[in-house]
Amino acid sequence: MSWSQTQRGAPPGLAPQDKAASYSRISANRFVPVCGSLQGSLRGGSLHPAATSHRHSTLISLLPLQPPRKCLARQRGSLCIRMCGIIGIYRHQGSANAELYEGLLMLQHRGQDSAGMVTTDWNRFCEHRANGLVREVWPSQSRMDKLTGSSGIGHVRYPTAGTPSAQEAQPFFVNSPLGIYLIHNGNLTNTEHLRTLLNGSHSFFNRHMRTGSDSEVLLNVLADEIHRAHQRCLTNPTCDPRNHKLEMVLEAGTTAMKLLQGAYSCICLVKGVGLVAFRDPFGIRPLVLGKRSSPSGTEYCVASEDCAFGPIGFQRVRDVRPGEMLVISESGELISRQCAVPEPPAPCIFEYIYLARPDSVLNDISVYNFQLGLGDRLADRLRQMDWDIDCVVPVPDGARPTAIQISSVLGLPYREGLVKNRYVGRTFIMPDQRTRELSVKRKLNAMPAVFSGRNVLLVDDSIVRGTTMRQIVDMVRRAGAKKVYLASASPPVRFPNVYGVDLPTRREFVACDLSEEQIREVLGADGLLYQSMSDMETVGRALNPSISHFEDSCFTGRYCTGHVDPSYLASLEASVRVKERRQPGPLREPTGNAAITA
Ligand SMILES: O=P(O)(O)OC[C@H]1O[C@H](OP(=O)(O)OP(=O)(O)O)[C@H](O)[C@@H]1O
Ligand SMILES: NC(=O)CC[C@H](N)C(=O)O
Ligand SMILES: [Mg+2]
Repeated sequence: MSWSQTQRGAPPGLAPQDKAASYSRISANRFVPVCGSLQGSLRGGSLHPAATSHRHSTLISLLPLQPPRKCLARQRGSLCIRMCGIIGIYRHQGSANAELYEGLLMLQHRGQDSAGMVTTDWNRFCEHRANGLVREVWPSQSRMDKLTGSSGIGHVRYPTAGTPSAQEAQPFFVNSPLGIYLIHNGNLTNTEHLRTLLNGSHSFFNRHMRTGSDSEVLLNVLADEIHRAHQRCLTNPTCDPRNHKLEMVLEAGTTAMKLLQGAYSCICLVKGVGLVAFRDPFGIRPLVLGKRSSPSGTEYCVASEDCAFGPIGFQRVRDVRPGEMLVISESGELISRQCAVPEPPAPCIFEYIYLARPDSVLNDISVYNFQLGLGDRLADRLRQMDWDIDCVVPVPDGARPTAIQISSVLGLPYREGLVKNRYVGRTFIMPDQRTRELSVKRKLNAMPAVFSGRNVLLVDDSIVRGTTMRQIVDMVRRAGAKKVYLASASPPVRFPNVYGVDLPTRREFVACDLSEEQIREVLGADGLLYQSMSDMETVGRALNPSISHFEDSCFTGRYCTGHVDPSYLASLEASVRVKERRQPGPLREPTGNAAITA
């Protein structure tokens, strides 16, 4: 495996005082950065009394959040939001639609921007995809009833490439050389190179792509490679292309994996072949196989996380192996082909810290046990600090298992001091800073009953931009805490993730170029303890000794797939600047914005 180090110097980070910048509303459409934490209440357009008296108090917009129209699904999130979730179901008979719907609900935490589904009886394919949550994309039984067929695939999206437009909601489709629908979790790092190949002499067809999505490029690479396998078959007198479709797809898996760079866990429906699932040679994003018995034979489910299996009656079999392609033929036979020599596996460590549900088992590691292990390691380090702690308080929801373990190992009371509004979703991936800050205030409320007069240890799973922690420290102090200590279950996030988690630019990270002491100061805490890299890796390796490396680039800047083109990193940086320049529009309920309706 080759490891590359990004340029540590560029792009330049912000000065400490800029990192503490929040936004003050000075007129309806104009915001200026100011130093200090945000204060104020969202209730009825009036300030919280405490806000005006606090030393850092700053007037903020008291109007409802005004997110960019395109990102509404992300703003309103009533559930967790993170990246993309995929699921495929093969049944011998009956309808797949209701089970796909249930499965997508279980994966909703991975993506909230759009959802899509295709079902088939292997003759006719029925499709629907639109912006919104799963329950908004299929608000009625009648819309679901149009998705007929016993097998199908479903996707929930959080974009990492292209735009959040409904046109880029998945599945994507090509009809040549075989009808293929594809869903993808991950992110390609050589999309532009592949696009050039597909538009140039490398491709038979000069394939035309309609969107900026890397997933559409991935699908076209696969289709192009199937076409090549078809051409090879035509020159072989013993090969009949009509009986050779399965082999062509497996061959295409092998050749496509040589071209694709980055992270990809994919599921496809291929006409004349069956349900196809494959995973990149490093196994960066998860993909799990499940099965169940039926009177007609074994039925299969493939999904991003096995938490999707329980409600629809599948049992976990195993992870799809890095570099493996699985085909469940139209008649229900399971075929496996190792398409790429697997690299040393490098599953994304952020799945265990933040992305996946704790009830999932990924790469034979229970996410919950991983988080308990992070708590064990932090507790060991906390013993060495001279902090006088009265109680341990998690930042809900992600940090609970870690905080519970710290409390139990150190024998300190565990208290739920931050009450979460369940109707506000995940904040760190929201598209602009003002929205994230207001969202934290809407989402969490500090209880004086827990904090008043106490020295508290606040535990969070990660500190990314510092938006959450900075505001929590502030609200906890206003709730009467004497000393506020912080523990992060993961090390400082310092580098962009290019494999499907939206951590796009260095300059946004609070830890970008600050020492831990400077970060503590920016966050306004009395003490700050980060998990160490070696402790975190130890936790993972103890739970699955066959994994010697995790994909941990956001902490180390080492990209497991090799050198990442600086121009690609620069393009990520530029895309974030564009996002931030967009003027917010009014907050409205989404309309669904369907792209294609069955
Ligand atoms: O430093 P920041 O940029 O604020 O990001 C870090 C925070 O974001 C995530 O929470 P989030 O609110 O997204 O989801 P959760 O409710 O599942 O913890 C994470 O759990 C941290 O709390
Ligand atoms: N988060 C993801 O896995 C995103 C998949 C794909 N890169 C997209 O942007 O649609
Ligand atoms: Mg959180």
